[in-house]
Amino acid sequence: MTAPTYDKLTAPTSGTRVTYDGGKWTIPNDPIVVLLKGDGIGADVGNVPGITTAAVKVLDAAVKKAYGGTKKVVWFEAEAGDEARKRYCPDLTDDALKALPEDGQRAAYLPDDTLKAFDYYKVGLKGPLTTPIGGGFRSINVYLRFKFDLYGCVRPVRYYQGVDAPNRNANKVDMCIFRENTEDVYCGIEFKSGTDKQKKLVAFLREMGYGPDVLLDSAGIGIKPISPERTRRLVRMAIQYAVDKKLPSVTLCHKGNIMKFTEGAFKDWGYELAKAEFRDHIVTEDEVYKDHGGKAPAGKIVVKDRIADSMFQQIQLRPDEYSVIATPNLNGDYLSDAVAALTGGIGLAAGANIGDGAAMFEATHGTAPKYTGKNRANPGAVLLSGALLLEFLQWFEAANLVNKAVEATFAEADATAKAGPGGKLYVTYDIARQFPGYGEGAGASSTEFADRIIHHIGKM
Ligand SMILES: NC(=O)C1=CN([C@@H]2O[C@H](COP(=O)(O)OP(=O)(O)OC[C@H]3O[C@@H](n4cnc5c(N)ncnc54)[C@H](OP(=O)(O)O)[C@@H]3O)[C@@H](O)[C@H]2O)C=CC1
Ligand SMILES: O=C(O)CCC(=O)C(=O)O
Ligand SMILES: [Mg+2]
Repeated sequence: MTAPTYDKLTAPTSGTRVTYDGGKWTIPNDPIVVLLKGDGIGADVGNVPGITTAAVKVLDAAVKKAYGGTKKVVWFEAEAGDEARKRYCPDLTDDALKALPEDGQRAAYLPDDTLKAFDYYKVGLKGPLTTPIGGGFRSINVYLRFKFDLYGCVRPVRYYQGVDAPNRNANKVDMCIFRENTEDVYCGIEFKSGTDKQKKLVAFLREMGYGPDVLLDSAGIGIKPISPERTRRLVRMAIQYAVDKKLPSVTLCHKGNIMKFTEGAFKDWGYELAKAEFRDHIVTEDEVYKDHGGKAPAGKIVVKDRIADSMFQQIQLRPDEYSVIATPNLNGDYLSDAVAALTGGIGLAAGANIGDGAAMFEATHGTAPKYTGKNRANPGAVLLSGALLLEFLQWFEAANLVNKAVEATFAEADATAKAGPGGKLYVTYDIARQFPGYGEGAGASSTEFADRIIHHIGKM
């Protein structure tokens, strides 16, 4: 693949491209990683750094400490979101934007330069990006996942000792959600009420036997495709993760009692794949009861399924019974915020979008617009997504430093809070407000929190 030419970007003059060939990644000591800082809390505003800048500073410190300069991430900053529109379409008015076809609107926020850079360099770290609600262009976060076939949305959630999370089972949470990223209602096949296409579709559905008792003429309609191929590759990724990490279970989470041929089929295809490709590693929950007296044989991964509504209560009441969860797109979106909340909030919820040949690391949360430019939001989720990036690069020493230093920062805050009110907490508002006797106001800024993590890295 030849290096792209850009309209406005300049590729780094140092660093080496990460490559993927024959199913294998080759990672140089100076990988070029595309950096999209994001909108809202992700963006730098004037000289106030956003959470992405704060997170990158910690990642660089961890890599430097771990490898003393022999390894280094070379960040290639490209634009997406508001920054892209400012740089690539500075004169585009809101009215002119609305008049553009959807793809033109998307291009204003996600320019070809950025797509080319990611297509070439294959690995990225991304802050959150805004999506208009109820109209306008399709989510560019979702667009990136579809465009580069980043089919596995991998969202690990664990408890950090010292965080005074409101859920008293928080310390039992250690789950990794594998959310299918390229199907379901996120395909964007939607028909607005009253449009010609919607009317045609209603007429077609009438022919198919669906009367006004189930479908009104006026109904907006969304389509939910779920295929065996895309289900299988996601479930394969989830089970392989459980095998590699020697985890006890994989749960297929679905709403198959209601959506039988989409979510129900997801469950069936998931079990089929588990039995066909991982027979030596897995036992199904049914088999545990039928053949093994209710106790899983040692070393086997139990593959089970739960209906989505039940799953939401199970993660709260019996979190230690769930380890890896594989689920269609919409369930995974809801579930990842809910599981994150159990351990103290979405400010720490890391994630990655992984395909066969490209990977984009990004937090679970969004742009939290009310905190834009305030240096208040928690950079932890972007930072921990960056730690997943370091693990992906096989730089485990650096990833460990980040995780250990985050733990040390929370342990320190816990000790300070236990010593009584009025102490200095080096954690952001969202974590500070959970400590009894402390409130949001006691929280440190995003940059103070990041600097404290760097301080702990320095001591390790
Ligand atoms: N991958 C992506 O880029 C994503 C983008 N989005 C987009 O983001 C925009 C805003 O979405 P919204 O629904 O408000 O959800 P957000 O996740 O942006 O924010 C919801 C709330 O979560 C808390 N929160 C989020 N991030 C942090 C953080 N880093 N530190 C501390 N607290 C945090 C805040 O809670 P509190 O109010 O309690 O302080 C915030 O008000 C939308 O346009 C949405 O489409 C949403 C999700 C993912
Ligand atoms: O793209 C968006 O705006 C929202 C995406 C989202 O909520 C997620 O990926 O979890
Ligand atoms: Mg979400």
